[in-house]
Amino acid sequence: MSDWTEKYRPTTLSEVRGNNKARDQLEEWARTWDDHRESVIVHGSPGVGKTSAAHALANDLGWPVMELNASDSRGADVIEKIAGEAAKSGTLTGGEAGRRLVILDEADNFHGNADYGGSAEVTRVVKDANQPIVLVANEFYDMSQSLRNACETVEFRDVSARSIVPVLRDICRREDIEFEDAALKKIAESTSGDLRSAVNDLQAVAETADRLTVEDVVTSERDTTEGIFDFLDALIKEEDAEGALRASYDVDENPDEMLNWIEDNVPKDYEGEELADAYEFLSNADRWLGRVRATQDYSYWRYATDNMTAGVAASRRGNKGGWTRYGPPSYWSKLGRTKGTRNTRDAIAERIAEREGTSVATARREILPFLSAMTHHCKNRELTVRMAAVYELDEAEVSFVTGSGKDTNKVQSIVEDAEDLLAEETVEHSGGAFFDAGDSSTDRDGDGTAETDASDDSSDQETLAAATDSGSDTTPSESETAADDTDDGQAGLSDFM
Ligand SMILES: Nc1ncnc2c1ncn2[C@@H]1O[C@H](COP(=O)(O)OP(=O)(O)OP(=O)(O)O)[C@@H](O)[C@H]1O
Repeated sequence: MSDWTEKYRPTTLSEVRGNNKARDQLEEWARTWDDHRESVIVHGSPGVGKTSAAHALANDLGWPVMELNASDSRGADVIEKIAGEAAKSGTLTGGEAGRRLVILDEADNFHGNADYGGSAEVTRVVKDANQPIVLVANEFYDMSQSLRNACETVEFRDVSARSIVPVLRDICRREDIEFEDAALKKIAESTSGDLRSAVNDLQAVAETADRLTVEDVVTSERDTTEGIFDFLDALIKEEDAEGALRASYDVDENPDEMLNWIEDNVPKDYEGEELADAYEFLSNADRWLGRVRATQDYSYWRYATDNMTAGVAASRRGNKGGWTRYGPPSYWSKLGRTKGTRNTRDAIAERIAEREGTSVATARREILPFLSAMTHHCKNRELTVRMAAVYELDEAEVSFVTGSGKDTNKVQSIVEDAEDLLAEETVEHSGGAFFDAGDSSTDRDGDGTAETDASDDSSDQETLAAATDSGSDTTPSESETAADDTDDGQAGLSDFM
């Protein structure tokens, strides 16, 4: 089954939903480009249609597209070539001939790529461009001020549930899927303005049901407790440090999950320095959680909780009013944040698919989220090492799956151990797939290696199914209750390996 977000990507601007004003502004910018010759920054949250709009625009105007992104190693000279070239071929003197649309994705990320010679270089190229350039970004303020000043700006807002529902309905009709309107509404409301997630969720639910009902959607949702939303309101908007800590006592989530919720939702209301401060506390909390995992000393949980509640509340500046659409930390928002990470995700999915003998789509939609939950923040080191070995993941990829920083010692040492493991060929002998049956055991003696036994290749498919099935009810919130965090992690593992 193909990826619906690709299959139903808008091909013309009129199909870009929920951001009419931004869409019209973008079109106007393009049609008048000869008069102003400015580049445009299109910014907004992931999955709201920025990149699609740029492509649809080019399609409507019949302009060929040249697309580059910040993780591209080709560098600024490539943009220069494309955008500068036309001057020589006569475009400067007028005429539409040779006109193309340059799309620079992840424009808020160029400073991280030395190949582009830093953002000053990008700004220079953008200013002198002889072709229209669309810079796509999630974080407007992550771009340098000179770059921002040099461009026009178009803001894409989160897509309202009201605009998401018709998109989902249209897909259902074209896929010949029966549905309850309420089910579509439920999906639309739970994806917090992100249309890509909504389409992904729709496809995920549609694969398990013939007729989409509200119940299908509800049961497929991760068990989100109502309480967490009240807590987020209290933490982010209402309570002082002490009140926020007290409010957390009513939340039925373990600290790891709670941290994810807070991390994903705080940026919806905090900005600038208060956000930076809040992140500082969250990263302290993360360190304490790491210490709990390393030492099994649960008394450290208190410090983690203090940081993520009292610390975050104390970082707040001024009053926060209004209503905010808080959402669960979904796999998809974690795994598909930018095009760069999507490419990483797909590269990993391909290797998993090859190893496990499944389709890439299954690997991406089912296995990868499962692995991600099981190895979140490298919480089970042995499993993470083994996964890195079997799929030959590099630092960036381990970081992607686990959510731990790529430059951390933790991730680097995991990749090193994985390489050692591969060198010993223990993994090769295990039959090649990660989801082997048999009595492989994980490392319990703490020497960093996972001892695996050879097992029967022919069982791969079966155990994979079993593993992914179990995966759906092994969300961190269910399997990691306070008392059995590590034990459960270890015992649960051997069930899957
Ligand atoms: N406004 C929209 N109208 C119709 N479909 C949309 C819209 N926004 C997103 N989609 C769907 O989501 C997919 C992803 O959208 P797109 O890549 O354009 O988002 P984006 O805002 O550029 O996100 P990112 O910044 O993560 O790249 C599209 O292929 C399409 O299926």
